[in-house]
Amino acid sequence: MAKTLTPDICVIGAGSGGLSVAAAASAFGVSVVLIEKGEMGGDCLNYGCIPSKALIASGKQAQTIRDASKFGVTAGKPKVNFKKVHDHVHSVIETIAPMDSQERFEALGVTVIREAARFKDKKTVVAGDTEIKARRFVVATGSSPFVPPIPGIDKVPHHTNETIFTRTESAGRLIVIGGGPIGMEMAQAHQRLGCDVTVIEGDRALGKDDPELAAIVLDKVREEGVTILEKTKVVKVEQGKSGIVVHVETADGTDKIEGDTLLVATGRKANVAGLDLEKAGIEYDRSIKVSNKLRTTNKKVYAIGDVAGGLQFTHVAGYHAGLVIRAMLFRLPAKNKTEHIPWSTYTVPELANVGHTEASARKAHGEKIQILRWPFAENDRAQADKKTAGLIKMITDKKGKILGVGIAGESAGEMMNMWALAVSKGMTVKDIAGYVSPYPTMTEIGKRAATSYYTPTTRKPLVRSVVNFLRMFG
Ligand SMILES: Cc1cc2nc3c(=O)[nH]c(=O)nc-3n(C[C@H](O)[C@H](O)[C@H](O)COP(=O)(O)OP(=O)(O)OC[C@H]3O[C@@H](n4cnc5c(N)ncnc54)[C@H](O)[C@@H]3O)c2cc1C
Ligand SMILES: NC(=O)c1ccc[n+]([C@@H]2O[C@H](COP(=O)([O-])OP(=O)(O)OC[C@H]3O[C@@H](n4cnc5c(N)ncnc54)[C@H](O)[C@@H]3O)[C@@H](O)[C@H]2O)c1
Repeated sequence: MAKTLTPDICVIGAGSGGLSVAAAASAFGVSVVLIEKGEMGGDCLNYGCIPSKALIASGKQAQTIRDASKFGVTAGKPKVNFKKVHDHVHSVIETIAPMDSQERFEALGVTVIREAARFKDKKTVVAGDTEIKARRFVVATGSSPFVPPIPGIDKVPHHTNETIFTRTESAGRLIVIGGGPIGMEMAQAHQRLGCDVTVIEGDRALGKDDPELAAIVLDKVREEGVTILEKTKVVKVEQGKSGIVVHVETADGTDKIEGDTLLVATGRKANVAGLDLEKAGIEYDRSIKVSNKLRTTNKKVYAIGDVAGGLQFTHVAGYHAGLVIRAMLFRLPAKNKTEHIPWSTYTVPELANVGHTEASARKAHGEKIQILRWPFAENDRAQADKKTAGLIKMITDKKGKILGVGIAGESAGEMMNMWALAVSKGMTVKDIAGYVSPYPTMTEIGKRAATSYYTPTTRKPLVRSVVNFLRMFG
């Protein structure tokens, strides 16, 4: 006999977006049902951000040992124990997991149901033997790896982000198909951990970022030994006698790449299957169609995070959660914007961006923009730490309003916090030039870029004659 629950809010998916909605709504004393069919914490905790960053951290340790002699310290060749790397990655997940756990959410007053959810009609969701009729529903079901229909792929063992972190042995000769953030982060981390990595990218690696900045990262990753093949089409995959063989096609002809392990990182597909969205009148194509208020075509239902398409990041899912909470609980206007959303890819050096890139600014503002650059090599701290491969690129309008900032370089993701604030608050180069930055820090690089806006002013004859005139007064 099906039981019926009538909470104020029903959230489908206990990942980055769904958990944020459930936690915030319950904090305001609102009744919430949260439905999760897999692991609490979703992709980010279990198969995404957290394990990838933990693996990257292991890679960094190995690279620090390799680079130590440049600093007068000799440490020998790093020895990597993959089982222990695996254990480190999973201990990080386990340490964070209680924050996302069923127990924590139940303690917050949320009713958690561990089943697959589907819509029965426009007002009802079914999960196991429970029917949920809520005032509002939030679909936060995330996305899954998209594996393209490459001939032979179904007959060859391959990893995606859902399985790569289960490995307890070296991937050996690792072939990565796809040179986006997942592909490049994983390629470099594995190379640093002693694997021999080849990335096959159909178009341009790190293609969503400014090419001038992406090139700095790609050069560094190549320098560490990763082979990156761009504009290369995968034609076929097969199991050869001594490994997996990937047949490729480039402008110069065909080639074969042999490896021991294959990772497919060719983008994502929204998790809409099995939700019976049609029964609820919710339209979707590659993702759920949402208005700029994140409302679906069913007014009772919102969609947030990866399943709503657009930028696919944990902080975006969290931002979406805040917007729908405003709308559902306070009926306040909540418009989904993207101009102020930063992102960072955690290769070394990192690659981060907020607001316009040069290309998008030219499209939107034509020639009425200014590009300010400052290289990491001209920063004292970057020299001391030997982290000189990097560049900040700031895009302003003619009056100095900051339209966007891109950084390739050490800790670009951390630095991006300040620029995300600057862009979201509509700051100008004057605001940045006017604050005092502690010396020696790499963040000073941004201040130098902003100050360079005034360089042409220092050369103006009128300004120089005013300075000369004022000198006469002692
Ligand atoms: C390898 C990798 C690295 C990443 N690194 C970063 C990073 O460094 N920084 C960053 O910001 N982002 C990163 N991301 C992206 C980030 O993980 C996602 O953008 C984020 O998890 C999206 O949150 P979400 O709530 O939309 O979906 P998810 O976190 O995936 O949660 C969706 C949940 O819904 C559940 N679900 C699905 N269907 C149903 C159903 N029918 N019934 C019940 N439950 C259901 C799923 O099981 C899942 O738990 C990374 C992603 C990957 C794959
Ligand atoms: N640091 C971070 O914030 C971070 C890290 C990893 C992932 N993510 C999120 O996860 C999303 C998914 O990452 P992703 O790297 O899988 O996707 P992506 O779409 O960003 O990149 C996929 C790449 O694969 C290439 N590709 C597609 N089909 C191919 C084929 N048949 N052969 C060769 N190349 C092919 C594409 O040209 C593209 O460059 C990202 O867009 C991002 O939002 C974020």
